[in-house]
Amino acid sequence: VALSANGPVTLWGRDVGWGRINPRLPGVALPEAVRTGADLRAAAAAADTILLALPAQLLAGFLADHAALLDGKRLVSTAKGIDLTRLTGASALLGEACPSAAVAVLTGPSFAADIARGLPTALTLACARPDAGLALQHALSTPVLRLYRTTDVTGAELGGALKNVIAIAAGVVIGAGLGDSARAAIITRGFAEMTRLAVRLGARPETLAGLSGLGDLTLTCTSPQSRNFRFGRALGAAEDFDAATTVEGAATARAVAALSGRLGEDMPVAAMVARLADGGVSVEKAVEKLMSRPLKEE
Ligand SMILES: NC(=O)C1=CN([C@@H]2O[C@H](COP(=O)(O)OP(=O)(O)OC[C@H]3O[C@@H](n4cnc5c(N)ncnc54)[C@H](OP(=O)(O)O)[C@@H]3O)[C@@H](O)[C@H]2O)C=CC1
Ligand SMILES: O=C(CO)COP(=O)(O)O
Repeated sequence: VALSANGPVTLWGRDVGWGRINPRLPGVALPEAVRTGADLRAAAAAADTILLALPAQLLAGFLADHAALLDGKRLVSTAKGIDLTRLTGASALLGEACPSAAVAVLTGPSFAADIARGLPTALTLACARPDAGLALQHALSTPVLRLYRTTDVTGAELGGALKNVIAIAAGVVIGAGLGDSARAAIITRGFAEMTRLAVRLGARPETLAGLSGLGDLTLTCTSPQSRNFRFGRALGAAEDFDAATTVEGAATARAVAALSGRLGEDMPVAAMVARLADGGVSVEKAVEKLMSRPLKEE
């Protein structure tokens, strides 16, 4: 919807039978410039830039079926997660499946519903190739969608993935009635964890302090629009949660636990989110464990 401000857009999905208004985005009609119902092969062949809006755990499966149609294009992933099987982000999956493509990541604080309504939004466009990054920044910015550019793909995609884990923790805090002060503590210590792991994996710390890290962390930990926050809030309140809802932070917490073990990096909040999401620890026990860790310098 947003990109159609710049020209025609083809929207492909397994099911676009809903017509011009997607029930998941009520009140937003697709503009004339958005064409749906296209054949993926023909649409991909005609495009030079393709955005892939798939959850992190489903991207590899999609690429297994369709990578040949995408190679050689400018590919932009919106996924915010770490693939649990390979312990990598979307850019590595894309780079491996489509070696001739220019791979980029579009990430930052942005609920789909806000963007579709035309509300002002700022995001990070990360691409290791400066020429392709610059071209994409200009092609994908609109008067209300402002993209900042970076070559730090690792930092941008880890910021987007890891903030979902911390958002679950923030939701647990609120759901369990532990208060706003405890949430601020979880956000801050969670941000320290995010930065530590990302830098260890090659990210630049300033990327984590930008829109794709701190920016999205702030949004996701404070808004009930976030599915990760709502999932955590349900966990904290011992309420049911719709299992069909995409909650990237749950699988990513498990991936972080595996990565932190491999790297010998302490990630206490993420480790606790992984155990909470799997039902391996009660909220009371999780809080007690986090609060009783050895006292240390900030
Ligand atoms: N929603 C948001 O506000 C934002 C989401 N993101 C990130 O973008 C990614 C996608 O999120 P979102 O769109 O909300 O996720 P949803 O779960 O809402 O939608 C996922 C979409 O992927 C499609 N899909 C899954 N597997 C395949 C496949 N093999 N072939 C074709 N289509 C497939 C699904 O199709 P079907 O309906 O047919 O199952 C569905 O349309 C996530 O990583 C998320 O964190 C980033 C910023 C904002
Ligand atoms: O990434 C998002 C906002 O930037 C969307 O967050 P949720 O997946 O938690 O809804």
